[in-house]
Amino acid sequence: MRVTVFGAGAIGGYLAAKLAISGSVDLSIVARGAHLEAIKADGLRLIEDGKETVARVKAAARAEELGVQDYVVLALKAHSLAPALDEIAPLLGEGTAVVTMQNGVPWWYFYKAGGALEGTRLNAVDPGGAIWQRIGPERVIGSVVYPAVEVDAPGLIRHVEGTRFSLGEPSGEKSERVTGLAREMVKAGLQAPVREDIRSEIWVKLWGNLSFNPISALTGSTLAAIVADEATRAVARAMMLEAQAIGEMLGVRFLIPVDRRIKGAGDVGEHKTSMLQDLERGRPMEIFALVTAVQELGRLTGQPTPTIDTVLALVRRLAIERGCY
Ligand SMILES: NC(=O)C1=CN([C@@H]2O[C@H](COP(=O)(O)OP(=O)(O)OC[C@H]3O[C@@H](n4cnc5c(N)ncnc54)[C@H](OP(=O)(O)O)[C@@H]3O)[C@@H](O)[C@H]2O)C=CC1
Ligand SMILES: CC(C)(CO)C(=O)C(=O)O
Repeated sequence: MRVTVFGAGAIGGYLAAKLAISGSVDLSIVARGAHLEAIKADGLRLIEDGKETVARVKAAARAEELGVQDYVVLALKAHSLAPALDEIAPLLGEGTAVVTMQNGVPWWYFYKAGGALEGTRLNAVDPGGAIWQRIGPERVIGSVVYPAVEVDAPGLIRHVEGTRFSLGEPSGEKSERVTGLAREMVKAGLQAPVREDIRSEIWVKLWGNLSFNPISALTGSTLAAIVADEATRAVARAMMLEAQAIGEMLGVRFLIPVDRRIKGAGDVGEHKTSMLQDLERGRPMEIFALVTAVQELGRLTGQPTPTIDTVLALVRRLAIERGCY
C-alpha cells in the first residue's frame, strides 16, 4: 500500500512517524523548508510518552519524485489546500483515495450528503470550487483528528496526547479503502474507528473549535479560563447553539448536550487553542474553515448567526491587523 502524507507538520508528521515505525506500508511524505532538510538529514524524530524514536521516511520536496499513490493524506492547514493543488496532483491516479485531516467544515461536505444542498461547494473553504474540481470528492475519506501534537523544531514532532483519528466515507459506506487504511493505522498503534456518519462527528469537534478558538484568540485565554468566566462561556454557548440549529437543519445528530461539550473543553485545562497559538506565532489562523464556513452554512440553511457574525467580524479584524488572515 503506497501512502503519502502531504504536509507532514504536527499531525501529518505524527501519523507519518507512526506508520513508518510500524513499517507495513510504503510510506512517504511531502514537506518543505528547514523541516524537510532536517528530516532528510536525521530522520523524522518523534517524542511520545517521554521517549524519542527516529523514523526513517522517504521525504520529498516535490510530489513528482514519489508518483501515484494508493492513499494521499492531506495534513495541511485548511487554508493551505487550495494553493497546493498543483503540487498534490502528481500523487493522484485513477484509484487514489484522499484523506482530509483538517479541522473545521470540509470542502467536500455536500458530496453524497443528500438533501437540497447536495453538490454545493463551500466558498469559505473552497473558493471557486477549485479543490472540488481538482481533487474530486469521490476520492475522499473524511476524518476527525483528536491527537494534540506540536512541531518543537524542524524534524522534531512532539506528541502531547490522544491517538484517535476517526475515519469515514462521505457516503457512510464501510468500503475496502477505508477499512484497509484503518487496519494499517491500528497496526501502527493508533485508534482509527470507521464511522457511518462522519459528518456528525465533524460537528461535535467543530462545535468547540468554532467557538473556543476565536474567543481564545480574541482574549488570549486558555480553554479553562474561557469556561470558568461566566461571560465568555455565555458567548461560546450562544455560538454553539446557533451552530447546533444549522447542523440540525442539515440532519446532524448532536449526541451530547451543549453544556457537556463546554465542560469537556474546560476540562482540557490551561491549553491555548491552535488559533491562539497561530496568532502568537504570526501564522495564518484557520478562520475560514472553523468560523466563516459555519456562517456560510447558516446563510444556506436560513439560520440566523448573530453571535457567530459578531465574533467572526472581530477575529477577522484582529487577524488582518496582525498579518494572520
Ligand atoms: N496540531 C494539532 O494538535 C491538531 C491539528 N488539527 C488540524 O490538523 C490540520 C493540520 O494542522 P497541524 O498539523 O497542526 O499544522 P502544521 O502547520 O503543523 O502542519 C502543516 C504542514 O504542512 C506544510 N505545508 C503547507 N503547505 C505545503 C506545501 N505546499 N508543500 C509542502 N508542505 C506544506 C506546512 O509547512 P510550513 O510550516 O512551511 O507552512 C506544515 O509543515 C489543521 O487543520 C489543524 O486544525 C487537528 C487536531 C489537533
Ligand atoms: C483544543 C481544541 C479542542 C479547542 O477547541 C482544538 O481542537 C484546537 O485548539 O484547535
